[in-house]
Amino acid sequence: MSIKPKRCAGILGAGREILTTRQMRAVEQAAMDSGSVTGLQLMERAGATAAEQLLIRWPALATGAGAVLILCGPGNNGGDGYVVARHLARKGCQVRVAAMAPPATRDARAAAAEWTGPVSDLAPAGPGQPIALCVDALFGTGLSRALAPEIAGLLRAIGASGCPIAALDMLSGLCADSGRVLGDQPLPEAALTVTFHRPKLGHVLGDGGTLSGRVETCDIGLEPWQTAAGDSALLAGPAPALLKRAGHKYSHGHALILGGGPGKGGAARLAARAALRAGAGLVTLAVPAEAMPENAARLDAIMLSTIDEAASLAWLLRDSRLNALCLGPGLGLARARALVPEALRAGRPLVLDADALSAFADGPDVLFAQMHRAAILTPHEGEFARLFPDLGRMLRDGRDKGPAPSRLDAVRMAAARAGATVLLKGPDTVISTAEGQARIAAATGAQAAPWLATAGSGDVLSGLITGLLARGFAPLDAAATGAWLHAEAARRFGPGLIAEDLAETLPQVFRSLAD
Ligand SMILES: NC(=O)C1=CN([C@@H]2O[C@H](COP(=O)(O)OP(=O)(O)OC[C@H]3O[C@@H](n4cnc5c(N)ncnc54)[C@H](OP(=O)(O)O)[C@@H]3O)[C@@H](O)[C@H]2O)[C@@H](O)CC1
Ligand SMILES: Nc1ncnc2c1ncn2[C@@H]1O[C@H](COP(=O)(O)OP(=O)(O)O)[C@@H](O)[C@H]1O
Ligand SMILES: [K+]
Repeated sequence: MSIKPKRCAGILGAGREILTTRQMRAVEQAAMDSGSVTGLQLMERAGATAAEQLLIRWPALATGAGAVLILCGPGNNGGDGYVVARHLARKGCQVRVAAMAPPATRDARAAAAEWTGPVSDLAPAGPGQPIALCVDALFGTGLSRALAPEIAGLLRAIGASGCPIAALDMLSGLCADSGRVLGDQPLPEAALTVTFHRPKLGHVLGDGGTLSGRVETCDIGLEPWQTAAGDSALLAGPAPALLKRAGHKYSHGHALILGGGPGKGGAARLAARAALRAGAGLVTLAVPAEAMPENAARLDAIMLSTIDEAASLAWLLRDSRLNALCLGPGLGLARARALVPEALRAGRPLVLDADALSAFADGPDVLFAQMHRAAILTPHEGEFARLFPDLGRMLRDGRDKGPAPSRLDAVRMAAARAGATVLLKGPDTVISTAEGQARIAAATGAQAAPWLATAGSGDVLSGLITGLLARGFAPLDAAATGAWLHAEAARRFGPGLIAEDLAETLPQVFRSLAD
C-alpha cells in the first residue's frame, strides 16, 4: 500500500472544529461508505503519519540509539500501534511491541499480521528495560471504562522513569469526549499526542488539556467527508471584524458598567477599562452617589454617572445609545437583585457576572424567566454550580464509564435552560448559545495561560465582552472573542501578570492582528 506523507498541524487555529467521538466515527464511516477508502487504509495512513511525527520530535530514534516500546491494545488504536511499529522499524528504530490482548478487530488483526517482529505481554514491558520512548496505542476513542489499575500503574511507572510517552489519538484512560480521566487512577502526562483528522474534545477539555501534551493533528485524507460531522464546537479566536473600522465614537457603541458602593469599586473599574480597551467608543461607569468621589478620583477616559436604584437605571436607559451593559463585578448582592431585572427589561445586550449571578442562587428560575437571547452569563465553576446545581454535580462526580459528560455538555444544557449565552470560565473556557452553538477558548497545553488565575481577571473578561457587545458583536462572537483576547493578552504579558495588566496588553494583541 503506498502512503503519501500527509499534512500535520498543531491543535490551534481559530475556527477549527473540535469533534466528539461520534462525529469522528461519522466522518470515518462516510468515507468508507463512499468506497474511496477502507478502514485498513485509514489505519495505515494514521500509523504512517504518526511514525513520521515521532521521528520529527525524536529524530535520534532512527539511529537506533534507544528502543521504542509500543503498547498495543485490542482495538483499532492498537492497530495503529502495529502500523507505527512497522514504519519505525523500517526507518532503523529499535522497536519493541507489547500487547495487552490480541487484536480484536479485523483491521487491527490485519495491521498486527504485517508486523513481523516479536510481540511480548504487557507485564514484562515495564520500567527496568531502558527505553527512549513509549508509544501508547492501548486505547483511543473506544475507551469505554476506567483503565485497570495495573495498566494505569504501568503508564505511571513509565512516566515516572522519565521516559516520554507519545499517545496515539488519545492518552489511554482519558475520555475522548470530555477530557476527564475515567475512574480514580492518576495518569502521567504525555509529551505528545498524535491525533487524526481533527482534534477531539478530550484534547482541550478537562484534564486532557494538560495530559495530552503537545497535540499534533494529522490529515489522513478524510477532509471530503468532514461535513458528515455536522455542527461542531469551534475553537475561539479573534473575530474578523476585531480591528476597528472607520467611524466616530458613537459608531463603536457606548457600554454601561454598573458598579457598587464605596471601597468596592475595583472590580467594576477593571471591567470598564477593559470595555474601553476592547474598542467601545464610550464607557460609562454608574455607581451609587456615595461611591462617586472614589471613582472620580480614579477615572479619566471613563465617564461616571450616578445610579442609586432601579428607577434611575430605567431613566438612564432612555438613552438608546447605551447599547451594552455589564452587571456583576463588585456590584453587591442587594444592588444586583434590584438592578438586574431592570437591566434585563431593557432587552439590550448585556453581561451578567459575579454578584449578578450569585444574587439569584436561591431562585435561578426567577432569573431565567427574565432572560433574553442577547444576554451572556459568565460564571466561574462555583457560580455555575450555584445557578445549575445538577450540572455542577454532573461535572464534579467521578465517572468510571465513558463517554463522561463534559464541560461543553454542561454549558450547552445550562444555556438552553437559561435561554441565554453561557460562558463557563476555566483554563478550558466553554461557551454555548441557548441553541447549542459552541466555542472553546482553550488556555491549556501549548496555549496555557496560568497567570490568568489572579484576582480580578474575571472582571476584566466581563468588561472585554461588554466592550465587544457595544461594538455590535453578536453574543457568541463577543464571548468567544473576549475569551480569546483575555488569554492572548495573558500569554503575551506572561509571568507576573495582574488583572490591571490585561487591558494594558490589549494594544499589543491588536497590533499583532494588524500585522
Ligand atoms: N475513527 C477513525 O477515523 C480512525 C480511527 N483510528 C483508530 O481507531 C481508534 C478507535 O478504535 P476502536 O473504536 O477500535 O477503539 P479503541 O480505542 O482501540 O478501544 C476499543 C477496545 O478497547 C476495549 N476497551 C475499552 N476500554 C477499555 C478498558 N478500560 N479496559 C480494557 N479494554 C477496554 C474495548 O472493549 P469493549 O469496550 O468492547 O469491551 C475494545 O476492544 C482511534 O482512537 C484511532 O486510534 C485510525 O486507525 C484510523 C482512523
Ligand atoms: N489556570 C488558568 N488558566 C487559564 N485561565 C484561567 C486559569 N485560571 C483562571 N483562568 C481564567 O481567569 C478568569 C478568572 O475569573 P474569576 O474566577 O471570575 O476570577 P475573579 O473573580 O478573581 O475575577 C477566568 O476568565 C478564567 O477562565
Ligand atoms: K492511545
